[in-house]
Amino acid sequence: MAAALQVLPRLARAPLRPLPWWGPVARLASGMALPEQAQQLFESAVSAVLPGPMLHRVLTLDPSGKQLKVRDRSFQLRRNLYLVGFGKAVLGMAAAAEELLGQHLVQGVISVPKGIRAAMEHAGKQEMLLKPHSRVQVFEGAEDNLPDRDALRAALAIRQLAEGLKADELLLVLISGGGSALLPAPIPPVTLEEKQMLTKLLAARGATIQELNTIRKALSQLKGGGLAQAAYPAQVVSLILSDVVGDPVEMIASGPTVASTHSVQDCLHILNRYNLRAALPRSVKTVLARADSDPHGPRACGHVLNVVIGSNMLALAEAQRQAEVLGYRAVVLSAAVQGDVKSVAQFYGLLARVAGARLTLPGAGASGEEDAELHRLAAELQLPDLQLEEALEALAGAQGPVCLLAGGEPTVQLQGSGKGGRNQELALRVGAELGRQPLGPIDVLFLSGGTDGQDGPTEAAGAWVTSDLASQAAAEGLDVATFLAHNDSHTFFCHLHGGAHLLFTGLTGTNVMDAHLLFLRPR
Ligand SMILES: Nc1ncnc2c1ncn2[C@@H]1O[C@H](COP(=O)(O)OP(=O)(O)OP(=O)(O)O)[C@@H](O)[C@H]1O
Ligand SMILES: O=C(O)[C@H](O)CO
Repeated sequence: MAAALQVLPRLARAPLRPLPWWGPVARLASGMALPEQAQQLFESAVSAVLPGPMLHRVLTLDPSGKQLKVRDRSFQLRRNLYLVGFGKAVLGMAAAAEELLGQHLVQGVISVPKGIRAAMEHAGKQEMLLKPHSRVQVFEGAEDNLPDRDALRAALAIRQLAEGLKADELLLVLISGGGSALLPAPIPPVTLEEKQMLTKLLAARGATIQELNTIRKALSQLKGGGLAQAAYPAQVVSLILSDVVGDPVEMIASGPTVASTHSVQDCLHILNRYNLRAALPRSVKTVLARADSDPHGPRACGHVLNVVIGSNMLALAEAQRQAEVLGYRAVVLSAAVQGDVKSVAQFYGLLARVAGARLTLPGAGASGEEDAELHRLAAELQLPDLQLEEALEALAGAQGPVCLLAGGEPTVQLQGSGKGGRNQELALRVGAELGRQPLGPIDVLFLSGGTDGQDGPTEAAGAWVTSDLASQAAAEGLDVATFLAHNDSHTFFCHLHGGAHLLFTGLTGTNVMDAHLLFLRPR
């Protein structure tokens, strides 16, 4: 795996030579095999949202080094800069920020996942680590993505730093996914244990991240604009790496620098929906009742600039660009793929069939029935930004290979006790779908990968499959249906061709959900 960990920086340094997308198949990236291309495009998606490049894109210092420009806003720097951060990707973000602005940085505190420094060191990712005499204090906590005592200590240190700031000071807030668990500061009398319990209950009953974070905001001193309020009257600039579909800043890490617009009624609806109203600790009821009579209303955030610096769409756009460089006609379908992994797999399976028919039989297209079924599945998934018509139109005009890109975060209803992750499970399910009927004279490959480099509790980032997955599996005595029934996709892929279909990047230091790549190459 050590070699694979080096791939991302190497790729970032060596851009590919442009080729026209209609170029002959034989010219595709000098004969690079399809699986290699798929992995390369996944890595290019990740490289676009690595902390260093992202921060450099959004932050500029004027030549005097005293004016910081963030998008179209300018801020005066004179050793008046403070930094706080919380989230799975924040260590690398803080390292990049200190590298860029260190001369003005007075003090910083970040809250990052337990073991992340050792993991990055082990991976040889020096650019993700703070320098030995950094002014940024690091707290590690929130094992298993649950708030704990260590994360609470970090949250209190962050609050203390924010509360000490004055009007002529600037607070840079670095936010990424996983930030909610890393910034727990329950409003008394709610205790950390009660918050842990409620978070676990809501998650186990299938609450969405929007629902979970609406409750978290109502019970927290720092979420839902609380951190911004603590930092007032200092100016606040939040740089946000989105791990939520649609990039809603009030939801990512529960929006500590965004005024919350949710009411107690919203919370009660959610708690009712999951039958938790009766089981609520008295402390939670007390805090919710108090919020209802809060005369100040939502926390004001006029002194804050919130900027989304990285997202799934940004990653997909880079992969699209690189796919075109490789000679593909590339279309981004959606950066908001959600829903049950089974429905998502059916959608991709049928899309491959419909797209394949259009590519190999121009003019004939897929059967009307398959087209209708594809649209029905798409409507069921309710993907708000889906570009299905555009993709199908592009296929109609394409004479060569096509790459369809999408991203988001499907959900897996765990039934078995096997080892896997949602990307490996999605790939395996798509492989099974592709094998249902012959696809015609076309090579099809589907890859699904988590941009953080870790899919569920496994070492792999994801996996890729081709349309002959079922026959490959059968030849090795592997029964796809049995592995799926046990949610055992990782074990399956470890066996298949000795793990050759697994995607390994190591921890990437970023996180913008998952990327799905569907390749169609007429033979
Ligand atoms: N055996 C399994 N098969 C399929 N999916 C699994 C399995 N075990 C866990 N998962 C899924 O993995 C997910 C948790 O893993 P992971 O840490 O990669 O995701 P996450 O918590 O959403 O974090 P992130 O957003 O940072 O990727 C859950 O969605 C869970 O359903
Ligand atoms: O931390 C969180 O709340 C989730 O990762 C969504 O941002």
